[in-house]
Amino acid sequence: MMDNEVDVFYRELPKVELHAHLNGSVSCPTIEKLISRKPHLNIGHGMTAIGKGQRRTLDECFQVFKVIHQLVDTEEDILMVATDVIKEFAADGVKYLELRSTPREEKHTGLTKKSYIETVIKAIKQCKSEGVDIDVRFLVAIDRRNGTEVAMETVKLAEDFMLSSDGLVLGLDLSGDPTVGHGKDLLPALQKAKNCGLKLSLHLSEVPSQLEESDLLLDLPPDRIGHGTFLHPAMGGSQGLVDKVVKHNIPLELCLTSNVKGQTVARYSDHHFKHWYQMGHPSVICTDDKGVFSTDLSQEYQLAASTFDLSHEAVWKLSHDAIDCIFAPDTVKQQLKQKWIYLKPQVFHYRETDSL
Ligand SMILES: CC(C)=CCNc1ncnc2c1ncn2[C@@H]1O[C@H](COP(=O)(O)O)[C@@H](O)[C@H]1O
Ligand SMILES: [Zn+2]
Repeated sequence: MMDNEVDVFYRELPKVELHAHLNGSVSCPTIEKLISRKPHLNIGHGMTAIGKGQRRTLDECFQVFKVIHQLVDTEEDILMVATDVIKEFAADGVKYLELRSTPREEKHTGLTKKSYIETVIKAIKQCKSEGVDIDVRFLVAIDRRNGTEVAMETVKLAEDFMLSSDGLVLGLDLSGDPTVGHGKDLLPALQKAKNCGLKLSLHLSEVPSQLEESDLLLDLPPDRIGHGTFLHPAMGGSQGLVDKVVKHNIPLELCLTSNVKGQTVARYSDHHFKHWYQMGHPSVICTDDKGVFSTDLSQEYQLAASTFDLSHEAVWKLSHDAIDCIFAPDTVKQQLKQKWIYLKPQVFHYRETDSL
């Protein structure tokens, strides 16, 4: 996607993607295939992606997911979408990917939440057997709008898969429209998940009105934070919230284009990346929804670099340090670090003569 706009350095940079919603990551070519499978839905491409320079309200963004969900509602669709998304991340230089998705039940196609997760796992295994150069793991998502009971049910499902998927299912994501529902209703489910060894990545303070909820959920504490846009005092948050994040050393997953296109951040230069990065706090650049926001991870790294004036060495360190924030075990971290060491001369185009 948009190859000619991104410098080769960012394409070749090995990358770790930790915040990618499956159905938000569907590319134009895949959407075309889905539309041709379901012409009766009368869905046009303009309804599934937000182009360059365009902005939408948060509400409008969540409408986009509804349209995509209409297009992706059978096992066959999910398998195709997941396989395409994984291969696209791999083609963009992503070496380790944690995909997240909300299991949906589709009564008329016979799809259950269990078979939804099984299908994503099948796609992951299929890509692996084809030799696609990427390590993919899965986080089961809880949509906050669905409340306590569904959250509990999802935790149980995630736990079963964590025990039976050979390390592919690592944890849970809490996402969905941040203006709907309250975290306090989900706390028991999240606590239970944590107790049984599931890792937690929670969307926190994506909108300004969630300070009390964030304060509550930070006490769990989560293993990673999605966005955390309004936690920092400079963004309208508080020092108390920052102190909790720092005390527990909770990495932030930061998605520049998503926040600007969704209008929770006015300009790239206002993005909270700058506050956390300056503090030396673990900050991981991610895409959120590469399809919906018409971006990819290389582009997001380049955007961070150009906005905040980061050198190639600083960008390298940013992508390298993301390895420490993955949910897979230490052995995987070590393998990835070896890969980064091996690839560095290629990415920086060192030659034998450079050292003479
Ligand atoms: C509106 C906007 C700016 C979006 C970016 N920020 C987001 N915040 C919260 N939940 C999200 C976001 N992007 C995607 N999701 C979640 O991911 C789902 C789509 O992927 P999936 O069906 O779970 O595979 C959405 O329905 C929503 O529940
Ligand atoms: Zn997200």
